[in-house]
Amino acid sequence: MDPFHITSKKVLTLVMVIDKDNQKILLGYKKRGFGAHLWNGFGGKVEPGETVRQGALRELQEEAGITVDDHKIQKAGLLLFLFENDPMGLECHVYKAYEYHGEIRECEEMRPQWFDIKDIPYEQMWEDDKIWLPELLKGQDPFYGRIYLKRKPLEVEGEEEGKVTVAAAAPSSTSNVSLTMVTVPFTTAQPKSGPFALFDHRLDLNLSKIPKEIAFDGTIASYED
Ligand SMILES: Nc1ncnc2c1[nH]c(=O)n2[C@H]1C[C@H](O)[C@@H](COP(=O)(O)OP(=O)(O)OP(=O)(O)O)O1
Repeated sequence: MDPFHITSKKVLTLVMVIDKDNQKILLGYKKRGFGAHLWNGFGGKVEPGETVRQGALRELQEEAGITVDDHKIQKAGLLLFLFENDPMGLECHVYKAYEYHGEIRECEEMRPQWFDIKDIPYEQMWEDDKIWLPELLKGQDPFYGRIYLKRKPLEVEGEEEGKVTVAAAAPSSTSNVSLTMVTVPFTTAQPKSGPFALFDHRLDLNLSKIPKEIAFDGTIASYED
């Protein structure tokens, strides 16, 4: 059985706000929940009754305090995140925006900050970001990526003589990761750099149409009109 086979998926959004004139990108430091302690674009789950685009605009407003005109937010691509031995995939719709309204502000979930495009903190981001984000920034969209992730079993949280206190990740990748604190011998410790490691990927660039939906077998099921 393929350990990356999925039978269901959740729909997510991710918005990258780019200041072309100053060659900067707005990222948010995730303070809690799934992907905590990583920098990322702004986004989240699409709620019942809203379109994916509406969900993207709402999450951007909630997490960074800013709005983008509907016709100024552009779909850049689609990413399918697949987790080993987890039948639920994450279908992530990636958008880019070059203009916005309002004042950027922090919220209880995200702390926004501008970064020079040449200094993007990839070492503190989801490992797959360094695969597709440079292509988005180079204008190689629309893209479709399949990202295969493996769980890192342990995260180092603290240290005491010969032992470390670690957080063991909960068994499902689809809910917010809950962490159980346990103390284990030092030798079993693993670096604290996020609960998942990149295992493999496939990225298709410069597609002639924008992918809209992914089938469970990983093929593009439909394209945007
Ligand atoms: N692997 C990877 N690379 C880059 N970006 C992401 C991933 N996995 C992800 O989930 N993401 C992105 C997609 C979304 O923008 C967020 C996750 O959304 P989440 O915070 O779980 O959704 P919310 O609806 O905001 O969550 P709660 O409000 O329920 O906490 O990360």
